[in-house]
Amino acid sequence: MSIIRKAEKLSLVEKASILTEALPWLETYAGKTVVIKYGGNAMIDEDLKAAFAQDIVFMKRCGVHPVVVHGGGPQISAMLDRLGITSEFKGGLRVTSPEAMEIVRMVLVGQVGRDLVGLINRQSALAVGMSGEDGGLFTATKKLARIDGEEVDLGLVGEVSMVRTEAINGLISAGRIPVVASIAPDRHGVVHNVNADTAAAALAVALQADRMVMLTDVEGLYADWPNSTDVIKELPASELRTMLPELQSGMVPKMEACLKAVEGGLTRATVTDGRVPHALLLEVFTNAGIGTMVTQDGLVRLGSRVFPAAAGIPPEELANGEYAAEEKKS
Ligand SMILES: Nc1ncnc2c1ncn2[C@@H]1O[C@H](COP(=O)(O)OP(=O)(O)O)[C@@H](O)[C@H]1O
Ligand SMILES: CC(=O)N[C@@H](CCC(=O)OP(=O)(O)O)C(=O)O
Repeated sequence: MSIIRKAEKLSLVEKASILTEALPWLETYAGKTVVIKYGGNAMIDEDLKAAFAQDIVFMKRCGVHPVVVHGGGPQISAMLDRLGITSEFKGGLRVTSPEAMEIVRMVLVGQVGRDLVGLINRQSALAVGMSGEDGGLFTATKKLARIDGEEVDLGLVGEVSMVRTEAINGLISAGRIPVVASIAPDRHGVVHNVNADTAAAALAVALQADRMVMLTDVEGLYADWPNSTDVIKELPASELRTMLPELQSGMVPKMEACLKAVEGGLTRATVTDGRVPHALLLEVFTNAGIGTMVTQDGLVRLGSRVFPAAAGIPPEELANGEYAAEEKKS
């Protein structure tokens, strides 16, 4: 005879409540596209990467359409170092010579992208790797950085000026998981290095995705970095616009990308801690969204949910379940 002890009963209740909490989110995102930016800094160890791959397959199996855009900044830097090629960052972007561009392409497409596709396919053979060069997915135009009001030339650095969504939609229709590396040819075919946050936002807007989630190596946007680790939970677009000129290093392209995404129609874009195992599932399928959520102006957040402030529904009303009903109606 086996007996269920009190502590075990409690943990069973907890497990059941996790499942019931996930249900509305599973319903909300079924059939929707979610763009996930997986930063090179979040790819810390094999267990974390495997958990990420599991989350992506979990989402797919629940009927969500995940589209992964991956970075690989630290991996590129390591390879450039090994080859004795110097590189520096300006305004959070890598100054990219033609020589460095060859390495960027090799590492992002041939190494980081291949690893990720392999990891996902070990769980379920649904991932297909591609870059902005494949199927004409991205066209780039040269990007200049603005530093202290001055425009600075970064070499072969681009931003996405056109997206051919057919290349991705075809894969989604075929039940695949696109895994995208952020390099892109300009209209003359010259391949440019595109920051992966920038590429993810351009893709999310073009696909009219429901959400964009960025996994990185901090808990979110710190209000007073590097002096404190207080995370900004919610950031309406107008506040972010004011903050942008003050931001530093990797947060410059990341927060610019979040702003572009919500300006382009997404209701929210989130930056979250990819060092937490299964951060993606926590962010998408639980009420307790972690990290920093950038929202369109005029939206209010409740847990990881957002709703139109104009609806005038008091949050205390919403907390007792009214909001779930409202959200289903909309
Ligand atoms: N206000 C801030 N809040 C959090 N991190 C910041 C902030 N400003 C700069 N950073 C830096 O930005 C980094 C994240 O950007 P980045 O290195 O480009 O990550 P990823 O590889 O995930 O794109 C953090 O590790 C941190 O060093
Ligand atoms: C122009 C530019 O800076 N490109 C990035 C592309 C990779 C990237 O964005 O990787 P993370 O997301 O890991 O930072 C780079 O060369 O590092």
